[in-house]
Amino acid sequence: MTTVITIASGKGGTGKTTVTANLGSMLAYHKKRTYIMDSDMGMANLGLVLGLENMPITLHEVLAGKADIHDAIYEGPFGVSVIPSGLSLEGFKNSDPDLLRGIMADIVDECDILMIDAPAGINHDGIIPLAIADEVILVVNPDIASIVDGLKTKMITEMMGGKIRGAIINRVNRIDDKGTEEQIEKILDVPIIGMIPEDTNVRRASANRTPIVVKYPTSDASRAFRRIASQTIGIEYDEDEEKSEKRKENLIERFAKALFPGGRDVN
Ligand SMILES: Nc1ncnc2c1ncn2[C@@H]1O[C@H](COP(=O)(O)OP(=O)(O)OP(=O)(O)O)[C@@H](O)[C@H]1O
Repeated sequence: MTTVITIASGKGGTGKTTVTANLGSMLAYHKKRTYIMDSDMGMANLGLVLGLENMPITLHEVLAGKADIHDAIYEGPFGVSVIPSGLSLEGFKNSDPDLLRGIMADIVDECDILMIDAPAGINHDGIIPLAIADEVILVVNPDIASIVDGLKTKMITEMMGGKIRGAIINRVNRIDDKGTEEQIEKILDVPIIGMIPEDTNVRRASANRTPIVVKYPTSDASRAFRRIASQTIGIEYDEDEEKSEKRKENLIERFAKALFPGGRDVN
């Protein structure tokens, strides 16, 4: 059976796309048939961070009734299936978000998890992904505006009969900051699924059009994503695998330095 998970926030820029791309990739890594969909028709970013920003058919064309959803699915990291949204304003104007539920029905039997990257805000387009999900995960930052908007998103979801699975606190200074975790848990009154640290590698990975869990698998944020992915599908987080990834990464780095002494990443 498919679980539809919407990644939502209320406030913009909290890290929904980052969470969708990385958690979705990790679920695919663990052999879950995972689809990730960008339902932000106006400010699409998921395709951008995965190097799929110029695809000929996107959710725009599908929601304009001009293409089949299967033609808008592209392969991403670890075999995750990505449904990007388009970048053009014309495409945005022609999209009908009310068609989303019907479109989901066409793909829902093909995957174990369908993860929807929701738009910020609580207007009509933003509410639909909350209403059609089996579970909503809130992404908040440790600041009051983000937490208050997360709370509003929770209330709207519940008003529509939706269920909140919990919240991810993104961009924390320290992931062992129990005080912050407890405070936010108390205000939101939902379980805290995990905390992701502020990590400059998130931006560097995006600039390379690759999720951080692929580009820098042993970075602090990647480890947090891996932990959350394991927890989402109920498997134990494998510290040994992490150590072996670190060894692999060091080896690759040493090879790269030996072969291309002057080469460097996009920063
Ligand atoms: N843990 C992190 N550490 C450092 N930078 C981060 C982290 N998480 C996200 N970012 C950066 O914050 C910015 C916003 O992230 P993202 O696009 O994922 O947010 P969003 O909620 O999807 O935004 P929008 O509401 O505009 O769709 C991006 O530049 C991203 O690289």
